[in-house]
Amino acid sequence: MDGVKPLKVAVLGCGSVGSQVVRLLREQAGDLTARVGAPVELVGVAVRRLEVTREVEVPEHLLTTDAHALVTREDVDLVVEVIGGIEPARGLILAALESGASVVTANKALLAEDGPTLFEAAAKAGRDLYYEAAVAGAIPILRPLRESLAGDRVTRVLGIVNGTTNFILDKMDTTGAGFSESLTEAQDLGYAEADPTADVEGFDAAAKAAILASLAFHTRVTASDVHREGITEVSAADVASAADMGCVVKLLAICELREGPDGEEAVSARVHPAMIPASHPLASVREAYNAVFVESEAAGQLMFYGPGAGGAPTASAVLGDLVTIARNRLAGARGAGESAYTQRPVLPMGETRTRYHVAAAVDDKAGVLAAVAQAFAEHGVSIQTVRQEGRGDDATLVVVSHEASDAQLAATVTHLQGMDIVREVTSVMRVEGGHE
Ligand SMILES: NC(=O)c1ccc[n+]([C@@H]2O[C@H](COP(=O)([O-])OP(=O)(O)OC[C@H]3O[C@@H](n4cnc5c(N)ncnc54)[C@H](O)[C@@H]3O)[C@@H](O)[C@H]2O)c1
Ligand SMILES: N[C@@H](CCO)C(=O)O
Ligand code: NA
Repeated sequence: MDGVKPLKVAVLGCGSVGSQVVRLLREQAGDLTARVGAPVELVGVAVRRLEVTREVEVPEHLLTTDAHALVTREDVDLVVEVIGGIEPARGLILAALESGASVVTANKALLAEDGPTLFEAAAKAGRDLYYEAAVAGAIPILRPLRESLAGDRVTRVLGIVNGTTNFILDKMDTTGAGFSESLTEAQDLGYAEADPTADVEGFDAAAKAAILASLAFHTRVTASDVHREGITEVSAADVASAADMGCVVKLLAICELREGPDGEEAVSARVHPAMIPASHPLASVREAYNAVFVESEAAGQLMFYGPGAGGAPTASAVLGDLVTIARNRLAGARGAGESAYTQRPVLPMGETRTRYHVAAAVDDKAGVLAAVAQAFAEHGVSIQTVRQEGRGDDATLVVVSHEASDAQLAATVTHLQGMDIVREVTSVMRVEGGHE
């Protein structure tokens, strides 16, 4: 590639992902050059501290603690942001774009909180901003939504987009263990972090849901628009109850096109545990794997599956973006920018239509079933199936509803909890991925 001007790359952050990006950039320099059509040259790596042991060897002259000076260097064409968090990542990305560099980031938290600011800055600068690694790590899902499905109409995205929680729920399902025990195992094996809040409370999945919904429905959805419930309240009884129904419990990121209260097209974006039939493709996603199930008008059902985290898998997605941007740059072109032309409203959770599975320990006597059915009817909720398990003091009624608004279903559960014949509501969970 003699005489072709090299594309100069700066990497910000040299942790789990950054160190693998640096390794791949150096080990695959020859192939990258051939694929891009110009040498891709690593010219700097911004780190917090110079004197630490790193996962990969980085030539000393490339290291700097001054990330701002690095991204605003006149010769830097591409900046990879893998520091994470809101600041200084946002300021550095904005400075990079302003000074003419294109950007690859894996930062779902920042994109979900303030994506539009970044997209507008990229558009203003006429530069690319790619972020495939931000959702489901190595799995190609954002580019398929942004490019491959750009001619179709996506109606629903159901994702298992958090590996830690999927590992925990899978353990609960296969061993019968409770949440805490399974979390400890996930921590011992290095899946869950010492502070597992972002994963188990659903913050990580909610950020990814916001990014998925924005791309799928050509609108702006931020993390604060996403209804979020984590898995800390999921009990061994819920998981057993799901198994009895031929279902498994998964933490799902759900993005749907729905009719709003005034008949307008709206978006529902939510993260919560849900029962899905064992026959659903997402049910077979085990351990810490991720998968995203997409439904669209013309293509029908698609599933994207693979490793959603880890340094090297995430770096694979970063490098894919980097090659795409480098090719664009060489061609003097820009990839597709933000597509948010629909400006659809986001439905509040109460107005979202869902289905519930409710198990309640009840008195085993005449009229109980009718009274429970009446409670559902009073809130306008139609019942799909009802069955009794056990007898006498062990009698449990298991009801699965048809779709109703989440508010109607929640009110039904509160009503049941106040009934004398209901000793205890033992399990309440939404049901997804099946047919009405
Ligand atoms: N690890 C994964 O599996 C994974 C998967 C998908 C996306 N991501 C995203 O990738 C990003 C990086 O994640 P990670 O797991 O590599 O995190 P990490 O904590 O391992 O690495 C971040 C690095 O940035 C460094 N850093 C912090 N402030 C800095 C500054 N001002 N200048 C230079 N360096 C600074 C830290 O010292 C650390 O080494 C995050 O946005 C994360 O959400 C990670
Ligand atoms: N903590 C995330 C990693 C990548 O986002 C997970 O468990 O999937
Ligand atoms: Na991805």
